[in-house]
Amino acid sequence: MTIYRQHEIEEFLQLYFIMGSTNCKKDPVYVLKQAIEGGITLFQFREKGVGSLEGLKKKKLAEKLHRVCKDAGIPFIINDDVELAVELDADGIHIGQEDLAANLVREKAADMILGVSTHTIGEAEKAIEDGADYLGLGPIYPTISKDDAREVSGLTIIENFRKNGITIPIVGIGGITSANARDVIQAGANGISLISAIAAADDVKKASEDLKRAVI
Ligand SMILES: Cc1ncsc1CCOP(=O)(O)O
Ligand SMILES: C=C1C=NC(C)=NC1=N
Ligand SMILES: [Mg+2]
Repeated sequence: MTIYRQHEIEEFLQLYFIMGSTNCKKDPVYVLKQAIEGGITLFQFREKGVGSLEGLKKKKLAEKLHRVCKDAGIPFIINDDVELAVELDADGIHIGQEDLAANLVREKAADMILGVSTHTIGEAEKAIEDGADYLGLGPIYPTISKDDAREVSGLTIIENFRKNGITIPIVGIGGITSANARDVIQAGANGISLISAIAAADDVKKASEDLKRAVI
């Protein structure tokens, strides 16, 4: 990864909002627009879990949210679904250890932003070798938004990755709120990624503004 691209990715990761239709109290398009007004720097469409949309309904929502991001100049990332990301010409894709291997995704999506969830130094080194642009580390704190989340790791996972010389852009995830966001950055992450602190907020724009203030 060039140093220019690394800095660009670090900027994008500052306030990384993730959501799907099941995470929102209000209409997802409205929630995304409010979050963008509140200052998010990156968006991930993660349509997953009980009650999530599939097939054409999922694609239609993805297209609407992609349009909102395009109009606002915010990169649009799709979780898991490499085919959909390529079909919609998304700006990036995020995959976990159980998804298609990062090197195969990189072959299908040469110049996309590629994020990989990792939990060990070994997984991180493999992701970096495969061409990842950033790593998602967590869950840092207990989360209500992912029913098959690994055990809570706390901030030490970020600190350990940095101590072991992992210099790739890192975003923390899992139970992050405006109360603990600063700690995640001080532990060595370039940004925070989250679902419920924004998607489930009564005032989405204000929640996004509060989180943005906590990380810049
Ligand atoms: C996708 C994901 N990966 C680890 S925790 C998590 C969910 C984060 O959601 P929240 O920000 O609501 O805790
Ligand atoms: C599981 C995940 C971890 N990290 C990020 C950024 N997104 C995800 N979907
Ligand atoms: Mg996944």
